[in-house]
Amino acid sequence: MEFHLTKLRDVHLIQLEPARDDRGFFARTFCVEEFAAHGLETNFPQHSISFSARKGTLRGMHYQLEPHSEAKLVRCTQGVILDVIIDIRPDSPTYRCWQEFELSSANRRQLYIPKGFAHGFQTLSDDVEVNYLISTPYAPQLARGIRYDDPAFGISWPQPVTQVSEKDLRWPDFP
Ligand SMILES: Cc1cn([C@H]2C[C@H](O)[C@@H](COP(=O)(O)OP(=O)(O)O[C@H]3O[C@@H](C)C(=O)[C@@H](O)[C@H]3O)O2)c(=O)[nH]c1=O
Repeated sequence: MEFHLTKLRDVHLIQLEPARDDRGFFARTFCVEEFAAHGLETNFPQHSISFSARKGTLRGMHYQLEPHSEAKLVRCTQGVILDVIIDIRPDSPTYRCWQEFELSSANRRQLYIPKGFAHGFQTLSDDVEVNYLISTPYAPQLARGIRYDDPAFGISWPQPVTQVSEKDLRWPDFP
């Protein structure tokens, strides 16, 4: 795997390194040794998947409070998404900054999101599957969110929003 730093501190965009042959290829998507060598989380007790039927679907921007904050490794295995993360670590030099990444089944990029980020995405195609490795068990009582259109951040989503959960419409303005 190739690990690329991003403009947000501690975030890595991970490119697969396929070993190709006549059949196709084989590639690692996660490796304890490689992740540890880059100082990344290696314990992911929860693996999850979401499926979104319609282009324009918006999920996010989600995070969990301590002691349940989560590191996530995100990969789009069907379709295309615009993935967006916001650094909400008050002591970070990139606090309140956000960045977007196109993840798709075609580019097979993975995004490593450390603890202390809000995460969301919009689907850019129909029938989208997103896979997660997550470092911390789900704790709904500690789940929080930032509204996708919170004026504090001004994220420009590329598509009209076709689907969004009631929960995600109700997140309060970020302080
Ligand atoms: C996130 C999550 C949800 N659920 C349940 C709660 C609810 O009944 C149903 C759907 O949950 P949500 O509406 O929160 O699903 P969704 O909006 O897809 O939530 C996801 O959004 C993206 C952006 C992330 O970063 C993920 O970590 C996760 O928060 O699944 C779990 O059982 N475990 C989980 O880890």
